[in-house]
Amino acid sequence: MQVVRLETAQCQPCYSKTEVLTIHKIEEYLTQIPGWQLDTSKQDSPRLRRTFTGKDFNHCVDMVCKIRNVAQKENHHPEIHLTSFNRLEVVIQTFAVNNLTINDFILAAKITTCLST
Ligand SMILES: C[C@H](O)[C@H](O)[C@H]1CNC2=NC(N)=NC(=O)C2=N1
Repeated sequence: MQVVRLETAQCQPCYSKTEVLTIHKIEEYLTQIPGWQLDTSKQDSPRLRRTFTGKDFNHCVDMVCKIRNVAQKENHHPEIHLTSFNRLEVVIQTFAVNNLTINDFILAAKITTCLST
C-alpha cells in the first residue's frame, strides 16, 4: 500500500465532493505530523491544531508571514490566532466540507517545515 509523504505532496483544489478522511487515515497521517493535535471539540467537525511559541511578538508575526506564503502556494488556508504576545495558534480544516481531508495534513506538514527553518 503506497504511503503518501505529506511533506512532498501538493494540495488539490477542494469542493463539496472532496474525500473526507476516515479516522483510520487521520490516525495514520497524524504520525507524520508530530506536534499537531486532533481537535474533536466541535461535533462532527474535526480539526488539526498546534500552538507555536515565538521569541516575541515580532517573531510570531514573522511566523504568520511564513505560513501565509505556504498557504498561498498550496491554495489551502489555516486559521491563525495570535493568542498572546508570543503565542501563535494554528487550526486547520477543509472549509468546503467542515471536516479533515488530506489537504489539511499536507498543509500542516509544510507549516511545520517552514517554521523549522
Ligand atoms: C479551490 C480551492 O481549493 C478553494 O478555494 C480553497 C481555498 N482554501 C481553502 N482552505 C481551507 N482550509 N479549506 C478549503 O476548503 C479551501 N478551499
